[in-house]
Amino acid sequence: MSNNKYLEMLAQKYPNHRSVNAEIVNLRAILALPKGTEYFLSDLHGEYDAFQYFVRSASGTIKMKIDENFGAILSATDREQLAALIYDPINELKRREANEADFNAWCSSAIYRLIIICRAVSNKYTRSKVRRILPDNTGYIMDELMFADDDDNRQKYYQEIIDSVIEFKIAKTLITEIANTISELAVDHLHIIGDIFDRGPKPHRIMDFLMSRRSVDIQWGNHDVVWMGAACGNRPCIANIIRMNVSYNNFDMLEYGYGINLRPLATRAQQIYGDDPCTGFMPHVLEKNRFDPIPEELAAKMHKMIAIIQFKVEGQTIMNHPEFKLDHRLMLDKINLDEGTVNCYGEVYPIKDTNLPTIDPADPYKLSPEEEEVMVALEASITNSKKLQEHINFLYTHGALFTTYNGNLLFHGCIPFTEDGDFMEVTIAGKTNHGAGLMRQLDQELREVYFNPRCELDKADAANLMWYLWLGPDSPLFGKDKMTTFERLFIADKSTHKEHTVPYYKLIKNKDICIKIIRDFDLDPSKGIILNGHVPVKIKDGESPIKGEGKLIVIDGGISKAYQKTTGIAGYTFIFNSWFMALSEHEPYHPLQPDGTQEFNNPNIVTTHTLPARMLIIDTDIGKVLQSQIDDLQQLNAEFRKGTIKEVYPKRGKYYSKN
Ligand SMILES: O=P(O)(O)OC[C@H]1O[C@](O)(COP(=O)(O)O)[C@@H](O)[C@@H]1O
Ligand SMILES: [Mn+2]
Repeated sequence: MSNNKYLEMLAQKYPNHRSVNAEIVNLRAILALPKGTEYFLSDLHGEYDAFQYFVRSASGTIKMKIDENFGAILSATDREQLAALIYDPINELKRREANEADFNAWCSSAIYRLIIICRAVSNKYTRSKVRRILPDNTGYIMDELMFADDDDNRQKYYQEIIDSVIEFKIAKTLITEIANTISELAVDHLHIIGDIFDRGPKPHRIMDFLMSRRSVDIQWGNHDVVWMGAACGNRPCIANIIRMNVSYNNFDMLEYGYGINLRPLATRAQQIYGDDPCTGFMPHVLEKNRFDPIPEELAAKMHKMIAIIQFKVEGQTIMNHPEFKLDHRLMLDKINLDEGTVNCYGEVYPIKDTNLPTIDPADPYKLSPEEEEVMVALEASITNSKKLQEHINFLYTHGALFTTYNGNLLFHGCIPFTEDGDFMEVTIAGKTNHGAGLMRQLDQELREVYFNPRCELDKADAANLMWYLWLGPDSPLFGKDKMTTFERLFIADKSTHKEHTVPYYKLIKNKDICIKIIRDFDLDPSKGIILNGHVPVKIKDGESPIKGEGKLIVIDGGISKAYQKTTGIAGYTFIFNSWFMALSEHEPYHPLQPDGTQEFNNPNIVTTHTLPARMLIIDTDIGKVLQSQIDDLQQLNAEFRKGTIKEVYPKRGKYYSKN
């Protein structure tokens, strides 16, 4: 489009110099504000409750604001309780209602305190932005309370509003909504550096929450890409997500969260493995499902059935796609049932379980009719699940393989490197690439598979790319030599379970390697850093999340409960506000106890980078976009002055026509 055409279009929105000037004033005001707070989390693995707490507490930001505003006025306990109200308003309100002698008086003072915090976290934004964030019904009241001046009349007005709120019994709603708004305002932008799904019970709730936020980006993790492939109907991906979640007892999520029908799997598993205790397949987690409490013996049979299906459909894909170079992962043909052994990478081991009635030694990768029936049912359920497809669509529209944001580089796994510290040339999907080029190419291809398959029938097959990225040794999302699911299930010798990480994870200790990566993505290494997830930092073994002299930070600290024994903590979060970047180390999140008590631990916060001066919006990526909008508007004004584009004023409006 020629520049003038573009300016003519702009003139439809800003038809005269007055409207142009008004917008320039507005944009310049925004540019002068401090940059909003960015908040980074990774490896959520379905742990919705802990995630909620991390987001709501904003890595200690809320507690800091409370201390700043009430440090001299309220006791430490009162401040803790105010924090608890913001972190978990619904449960805290329940507790208060049961325990406060005068609940209305408590509400009245809680509203007052919350409004002060709400004002404190909103002062970085324009009023119009704050108004847009306020909720529909109670937003008006909040607006009045937040922006009421403190002179005598106003004070009365203020009290009047709170009294009416109590009288009309909307105090609990108002309190909940102010608390929600505080957490919305405390974090301007959320970055989720991958692995939303698998292991924990509620990834669907995390996705619903992310979809409700106004500003989010996601960097796909291996545990996301495998769901993206499953949503395309890819059999290996489907078998993997079902196996993992059956093995973690996540039946409520699968069946009621996503409406995936597990009846065929349950019925057939019972039929085939009826007398088999399937001891090697007991679910890792025995927490009760609320809606579908499947007995653990049945869950184990289902786990075994879907695991065998997985090894078969993966085997078929490996044989049909020699270009993946995954032949070494073909295991079923190495089983010797007569001898009860399996040959794994040249070594013969006893096989833990010899009851494998569906494996035909003459054609070990062929699904039995029952297995085929189960697979067909799962495919249909997954591709027709409206909720799942909505979530995956959001992963595409708000996600990417990597993101550059305000000078930093974010990706989940790794960048393939040789041992010597050179970018590794990787051939995937017929193209060879390295470093940033590889990441761009794969991102593009993942989008093609989902939005633009050559025909819908090709989609499931094209999504083999997602499956490769889930477990392939050259995948920048996986970063390990092999995924030893088969060995863990069938071989007792633990040495076969070991998955070796790629050279990247050693190399990033070196600052120059980190700088090389940052440069390859066209970022300035004197300012930007890399944020990574994926590999849990084993802090208890003395490992540090800060690599390359602060140029790279790994923020996988084990939000996933299953990994807290390995890491020794309960997760990291990272924050980038207008003054500094900081890493928070969290202790385990304690869920609400049956007696109504709940403990919130404040994280241990370490400032990793201090900015030379307060960072304003003008210094951010959005600032650059806004600045270019100002430039365009100024050009439009110049065209108005020259008369090349005619100014238009409303015929009978508040403006006088120039002529
Ligand atoms: O411990 P689980 O849940 O059985 O999963 C183990 C598998 O998960 C992986 O660690 C991948 O998951 P992460 O991306 O969370 O590391 C595989 O390497 C491994 O085979
Ligand atoms: Mn991962």
